[in-house]
Amino acid sequence: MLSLLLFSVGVNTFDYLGSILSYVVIAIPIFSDVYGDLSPAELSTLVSKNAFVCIYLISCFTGLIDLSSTLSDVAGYTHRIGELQETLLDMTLKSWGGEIPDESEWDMDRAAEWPVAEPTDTAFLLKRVSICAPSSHKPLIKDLSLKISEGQSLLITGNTGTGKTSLLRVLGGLWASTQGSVQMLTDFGPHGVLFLPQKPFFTDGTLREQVIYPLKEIYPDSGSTDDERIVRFLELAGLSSLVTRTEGLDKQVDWNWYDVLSPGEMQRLSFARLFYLQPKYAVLDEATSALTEEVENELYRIGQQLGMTFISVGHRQSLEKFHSLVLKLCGDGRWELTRIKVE
Ligand SMILES: Nc1ncnc2c1ncn2[C@@H]1O[C@H](COP(=O)(O)OP(=O)(O)OP(=O)(O)O)[C@@H](O)[C@H]1O
Repeated sequence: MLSLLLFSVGVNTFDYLGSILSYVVIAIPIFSDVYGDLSPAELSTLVSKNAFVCIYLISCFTGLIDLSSTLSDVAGYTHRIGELQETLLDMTLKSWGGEIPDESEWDMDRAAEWPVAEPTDTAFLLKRVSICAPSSHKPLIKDLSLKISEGQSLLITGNTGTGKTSLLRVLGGLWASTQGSVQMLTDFGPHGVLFLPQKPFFTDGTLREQVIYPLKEIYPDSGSTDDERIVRFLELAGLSSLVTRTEGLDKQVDWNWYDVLSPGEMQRLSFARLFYLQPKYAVLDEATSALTEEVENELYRIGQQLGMTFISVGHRQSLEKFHSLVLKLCGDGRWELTRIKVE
């Protein structure tokens, strides 16, 4: 920390006071009478040229220093991507029982058809699961057994920090449980399980690419046949104006989606994506937190009509009508599971 502070002070001092150096450098030979034979006009030209060269060098040097910080950012990102690749390879190895088959043995037809798991009416099976946050012994959930099946939507509630998001991370395989077994019996992606976080993910690119993400590779052509569906789902999510704003689905926009959309619009856009992909199970981590109760109800109602089973984290009681079970996390590992009565 101290070295970073000293480095930053050094760079800034050099940036702002560096130009004075040029005068100090030229003052030495002038006062040592090295340029005694020059007229005052020639001397001032020399001083000015020297100042120009010095300032130019300082500017180049500052550019280099600035580049070095960009370079360290790139190195950081590269390192993280490398780690992600290693983890993915590790997971693939585990799922193939320690050995990846030769490329010639890949079943490409099967890979193109999502999902690959055997159809089942259960998405998650939890047996006596206990969860702690990483590098902490504080229990978030103790001894939870649960089956999440089609048509049996689950609402997870509880105070801040009781472990609602942590449970979703365990369901998604991002975190391991400390005890018990967690089985995911269906695939990620369309027709399987889709996770919608509180802060949605957007890519650079057109409006179509935001809606069809992550299927860009499967539907690479613009102007494809499902334009009507995309526009319809954007309308249902309350985003018809966005199509006008982007001048169509395929106009390359030069903005960052996170900068131009409000948090509510981002959540609506991720619901348009959810409607388009129509997974069997939608895992929603406070995915409507920036929206009003009415809008939340409407989006859930459409999701329900599209046949989705929800696993939601939410706080509003009005959400209960879209779920069959409520799992309330009470802190210190305690929980209550109740079935919602249909009126
Ligand atoms: N990556 C992490 N490393 C260590 N501890 C974490 C990490 N993520 C969360 N925690 C801790 O785990 C506990 C549960 O966090 P979690 O995000 O699951 O709570 P939550 O119930 O979803 O809260 P909120 O309602 O605020 O979203 C918190 O005490 C949090 O500080």
